[in-house]
Amino acid sequence: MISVENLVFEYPGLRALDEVSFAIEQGSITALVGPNGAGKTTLLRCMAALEQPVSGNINIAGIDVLEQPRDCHRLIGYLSDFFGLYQRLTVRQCLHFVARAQGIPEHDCAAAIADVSRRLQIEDRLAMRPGELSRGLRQRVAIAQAIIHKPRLVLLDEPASGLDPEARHELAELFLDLQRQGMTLLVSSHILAELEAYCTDMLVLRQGRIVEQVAIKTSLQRKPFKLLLAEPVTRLGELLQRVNDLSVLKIENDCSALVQVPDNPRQQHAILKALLARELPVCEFAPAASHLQDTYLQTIRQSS
Ligand SMILES: Nc1ncnc2c1ncn2[C@@H]1O[C@H](COP(=O)(O)OP(=O)(O)OP(=O)(O)O)[C@@H](O)[C@H]1O
Repeated sequence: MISVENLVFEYPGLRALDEVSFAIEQGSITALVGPNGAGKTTLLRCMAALEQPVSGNINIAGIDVLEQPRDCHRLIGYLSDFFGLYQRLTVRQCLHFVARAQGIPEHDCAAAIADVSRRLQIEDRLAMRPGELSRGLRQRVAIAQAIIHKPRLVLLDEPASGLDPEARHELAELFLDLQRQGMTLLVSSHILAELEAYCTDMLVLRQGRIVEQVAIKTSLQRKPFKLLLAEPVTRLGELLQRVNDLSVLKIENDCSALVQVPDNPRQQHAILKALLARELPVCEFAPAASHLQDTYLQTIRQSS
């Protein structure tokens, strides 16, 4: 659905994106991660047709972003890291303004505002001004502005920064809801543990280059589990491959492996029984704390 090819972007004296290429599937939620200054914001701004790259191609659902930036704005919802809201307008007026700017006809605006404010749970705040809202609620209004025109692709730059744990959890639920409605999301963030709750893929950017693109969840019905043994077992990988419903993501050493199991307690119990029946000295079999964080740190270390 989205392809970026050989994208090069330069600030005066600095190449911020260097031959960046990747593809994103429709309906996925991709985490865009990388150290400070890696080029995440620059990449999102190029994809939102807000910056003009030196060279390269960006294609979103058949639209060439660099050739047809206006057409692409209709396809995209963009939340910038420093989202701005008009302080003098009420929330309803902010949403109305953006709806009209996105080409929603006047007679459809009220329904679009009602729909998006219900989804973002800000119906009771429509008469308030942004300055009267908490940071979490302002964030919701900004996201409502980004998706009011039902874009195919939503680009979010650090959407969870400054939110408390409960608001971040609600944000994760919202992203899954948007995905269920058919939207594709690209989310930049430093909060890896939370990205794991909803991301299907991860794109790692470092010094303006893509250093890794990995599938985090091949299926929402499967979960990464950590298996730890009390003693080393030779040919652990071979043994695990024979266990029904279990797939091996990574053998870390003779005592430990990262596996994938169905997201269903009964099936997980059956797998544990099967492991014990094979006399494996299991001392831990539990959801992996942060598969995404491990993968990210490994990638960044390997690429430095
Ligand atoms: N307006 C600008 N003028 C010059 N250089 C810039 C400008 N904006 C960003 N840069 C530089 O481009 C590089 C990429 O910046 P960018 O903001 O895209 O990174 P980032 O991955 O989003 O960083 P962070 O995680 O800190 O938000 C950095 O070296 C940054 O200093």
